[in-house]
Amino acid sequence: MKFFLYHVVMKLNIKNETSRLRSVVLGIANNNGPIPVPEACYDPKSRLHVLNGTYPKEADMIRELEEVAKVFEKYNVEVYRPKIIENYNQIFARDICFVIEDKIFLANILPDREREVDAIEHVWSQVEKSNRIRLPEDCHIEGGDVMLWNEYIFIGTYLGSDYANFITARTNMAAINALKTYFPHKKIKYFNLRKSNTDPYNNALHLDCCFQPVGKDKAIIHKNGFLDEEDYKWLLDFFGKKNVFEIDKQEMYDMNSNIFSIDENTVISEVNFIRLNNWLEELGFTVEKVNYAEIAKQEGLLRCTTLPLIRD
Ligand SMILES: NC(=O)NCCC[C@H](N)C(=O)O
Repeated sequence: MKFFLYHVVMKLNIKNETSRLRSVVLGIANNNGPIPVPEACYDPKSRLHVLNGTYPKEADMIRELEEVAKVFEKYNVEVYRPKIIENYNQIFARDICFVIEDKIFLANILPDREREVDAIEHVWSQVEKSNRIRLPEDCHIEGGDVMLWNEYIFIGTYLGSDYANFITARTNMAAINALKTYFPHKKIKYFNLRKSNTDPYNNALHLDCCFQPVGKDKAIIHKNGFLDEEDYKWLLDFFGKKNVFEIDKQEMYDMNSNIFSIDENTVISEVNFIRLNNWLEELGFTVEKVNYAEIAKQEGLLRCTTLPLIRD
């Protein structure tokens, strides 16, 4: 008798931010490690909370992530979690890999976060080898900077010659140029983002910290996140001013642009985003509200903690 071992192949599919979600990786806060010293923080908001003595507690962040897991369960979304690495921050699954169409890119992430990529090997190893891609080492790129919008790929970057001085600059031109070669049929539009290592009110850590499309044709935008006014104007023009919800500095800091879409009519949002949630509900969206204010202290929110693998 012969036995055949069938290798299960995962067929990835992501073309935009809002088509019905079927499969996702959700970050994990268990064994997240001790409170870092300020110098070990790699974003200014975490640093601020360390300095103020308000750094989030592991148990609170676990509870918040479980609220999101429950929403996914309600919508029958398949959820993967990273394997736990002891004393390591694995909350922000978004940045460690990203999917474009049927390909998964293993991000060349900040060295402080490198081990996070191996912790989801059980996910990316299910993808056919030819669709698993690692760009050359000099191509810095993180998933929070990559946003798909049908024929467009929007990418956040920092173009300054002082790029190397910013631990908050995570995606460079080398990566953008490399991506172009994989997707010649797509229009790649990149945005020069404002960076600060020390002031979270003036830092767009990733593109999803100052912008995100929702629904079919709407978008959330924070003007000051863009270093070049032309980029902000381009987005206003692209979505149409009446379709754009503009957020102020405090709302950007609270991470209002970092909600997450389950489909074109349903989003997961933070319970305290009153103005945004009202706007969405008035437009007819279903808003699934969760507590995420503790996670937000590390300069990431719902989009940052999720890595979509399959949408319709
Ligand atoms: N897409 C995102 O904006 N991710 C948030 C990452 C936060 C984390 N503290 C970092 O600095 O990498």
